[in-house]
Amino acid sequence: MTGAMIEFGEVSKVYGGATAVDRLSLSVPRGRITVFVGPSGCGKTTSLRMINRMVEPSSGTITVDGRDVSSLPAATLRRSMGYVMQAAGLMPHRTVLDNIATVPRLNGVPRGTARARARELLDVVGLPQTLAVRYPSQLSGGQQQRVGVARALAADPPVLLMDEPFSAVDPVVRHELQQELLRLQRDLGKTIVFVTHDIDEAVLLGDRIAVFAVGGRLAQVAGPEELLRAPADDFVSGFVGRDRGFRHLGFFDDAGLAVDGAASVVLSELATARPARWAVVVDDAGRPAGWASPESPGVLVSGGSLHHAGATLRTALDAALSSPSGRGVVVDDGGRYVGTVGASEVIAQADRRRTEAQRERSRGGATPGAAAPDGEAAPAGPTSDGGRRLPVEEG
Ligand SMILES: Nc1ncnc2c1ncn2[C@@H]1O[C@H](COP(=O)(O)OP(=O)(O)OP(=O)(O)O)[C@@H](O)[C@H]1O
Repeated sequence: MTGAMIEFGEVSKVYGGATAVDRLSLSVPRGRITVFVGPSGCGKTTSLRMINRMVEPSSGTITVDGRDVSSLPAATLRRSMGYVMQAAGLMPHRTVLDNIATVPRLNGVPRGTARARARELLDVVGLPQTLAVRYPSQLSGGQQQRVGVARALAADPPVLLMDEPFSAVDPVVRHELQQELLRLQRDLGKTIVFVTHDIDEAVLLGDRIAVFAVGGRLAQVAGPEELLRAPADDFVSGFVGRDRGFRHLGFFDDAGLAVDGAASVVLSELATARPARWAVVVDDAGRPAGWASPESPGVLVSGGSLHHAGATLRTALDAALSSPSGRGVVVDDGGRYVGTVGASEVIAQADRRRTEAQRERSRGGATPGAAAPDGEAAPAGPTSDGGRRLPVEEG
């Protein structure tokens, strides 16, 4: 079944005269990730919590799968949806396994069955079985968040509500958790509503992004590509940030980008090499190790970021701009040196792709060769609302 899973119809929430959410009308599509993003205090969490009636609306209607939530018992409704919050919210005196089994147990599932399912879920969220008997305080922040996600999945709910679930972990773990969520979404096809104040996270994860403004006003709903390309107003354009043009490059793959096969120097021969111009230094396996400069022979100069062939123009431009030679290093799937690209070629290619995309849009088609953000190749163009294509490989 397709279409909307959750519908907000003119929903408002007023706290003692102050409007937290202002006449919100919004469709949350089934089986996709919808992100609520915006600055602090603009009503994202309140809107999320009204879906499972942790907060009651002051006016308006919310339906889930066609049913008005106000007609359902709040406790039943809450158990029928997964909920993940910032600090994982695990029960400290229960083991990991018992935390994960909580909702199935409340739903009357026998302990043995609930625990067996909990063990399976450890695998689903990428945690080793050895953690099953630990208590939450014996886990890292990232592990706790994974347990939180496993717990939310335990009753196999069609809807997952996630309130800033990854904001308390460091950037590396956060990146891992984000990629895991995209993988889970591909495998399980849940309807996910995800709250964040981080526009980069919203663009990475969201098929649809709802931007909230101060006063609980919905400023724009769009796919990530459209949001970066065409913010609806000054508030949205300020919120998505100054470098949105650069980030928008993350929606074009590198098809057609000119890569030259500039000469390379083998690391073991660097000491005696006398390159006439900047040359990429490669190790015995053909992987880039840095650069050799004509001005300082024998010295290995550290390189910039690498561009993986097939990734987006954003990573190609970053590779060129971060390189000491001004040329970005391109590598294949195995990390082996392929060639180099210059910033001006990337920009020229971006211009061509943008023009093509504009032409397609004016014909009512999809963006040709569009890519998922941040280096993930995409099998197809975006949906008509600019929604994210499902990545086929993780960046
Ligand atoms: N229980 C409450 N009583 C009174 N006011 C509340 C209550 N809960 C939220 N608010 C107010 O409603 C507004 C929206 O809050 P909400 O938590 O939904 O915002 P948010 O966008 O999720 O913010 P943050 O990103 O900081 O979590 C804020 O001004 C907040 O102070």
